[in-house]
Amino acid sequence: MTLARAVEVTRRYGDKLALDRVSFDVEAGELVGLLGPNGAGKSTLVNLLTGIRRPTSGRVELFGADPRVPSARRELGVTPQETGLPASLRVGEVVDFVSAHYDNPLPKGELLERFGLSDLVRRQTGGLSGGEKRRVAVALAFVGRPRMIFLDEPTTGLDVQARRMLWDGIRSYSAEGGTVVLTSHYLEEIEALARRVVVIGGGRVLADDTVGAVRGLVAVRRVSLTVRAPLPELSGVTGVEREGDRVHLLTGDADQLVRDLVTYEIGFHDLEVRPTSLEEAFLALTREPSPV
Ligand SMILES: Nc1ncnc2c1ncn2[C@@H]1O[C@H](COP(=O)(O)OP(=O)(O)OP(=O)(O)O)[C@@H](O)[C@H]1O
Repeated sequence: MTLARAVEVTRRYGDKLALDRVSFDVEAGELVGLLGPNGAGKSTLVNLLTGIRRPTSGRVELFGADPRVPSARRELGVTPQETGLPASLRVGEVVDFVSAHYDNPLPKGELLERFGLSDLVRRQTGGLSGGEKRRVAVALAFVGRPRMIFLDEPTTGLDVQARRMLWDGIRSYSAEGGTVVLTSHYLEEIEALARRVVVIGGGRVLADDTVGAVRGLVAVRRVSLTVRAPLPELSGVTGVEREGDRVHLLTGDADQLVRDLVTYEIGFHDLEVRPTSLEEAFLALTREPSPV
């Protein structure tokens, strides 16, 4: 069953094309990661699917209805990128306030426990650290037992321990059949949580598959070598980084690249070939080939 859908959606802000004919479906029970560099269009897609903004053209649906209609959002939980909490209220009071809007909210203790917030229940939100505020803001999206949750960069600014606590909360919601769409710059986050990753770049969907398949799709290897002389043009190289004499080359065919280095009699040493991180893979997907 499809819970959220974008069909050939385009969104412009003045002259800026933020989304360019994007189609995207989310099925019930899925945990989907939207991955992309700054300005890729992730938040815009989330904002369209959650009814905060309207597409310039194309169609969006939430639970089969127009997300701009308030009743369509009744079973939705959202944590946008920026959130504000009433500074003078205690964490427990904020949870009570949000809970009062729902027929069957999660019990306060259970919610706070799930997100590792039990110790903060009596603290005023104005006195919380940035990371603690963020955890409260994310937890609030779960109060009404939504069928579906959108989390826009949920763990930005959190330390490792706080991030793991949030992941646990998201995982347990997902394990109970909840549907999650999250955007992230943290590749480990997508890999740790999501079964499916949608790579967005320049307002377009560049890949929509499992994390493993997306990595396989680009199959980028990082070939590092120490070399003093400038390198000739090498075919198949999609990215180059230099740190003094150390050069890192990104390529889809490391075997051929190494053969070429030998053929050109390049005096290199300390050769190292390793798989790329997902980040390097998606940069290779979004980047124009650059000359060596
Ligand atoms: N209200 C707006 N007015 C003008 N341009 C906007 C507006 N909102 C977004 N944009 C532009 O649209 C493009 C997509 O932005 P969006 O926030 O969707 O990207 P993102 O992938 O979420 O980025 P980030 O990871 O930095 O949050 C960017 O170029 C951005 O500057």
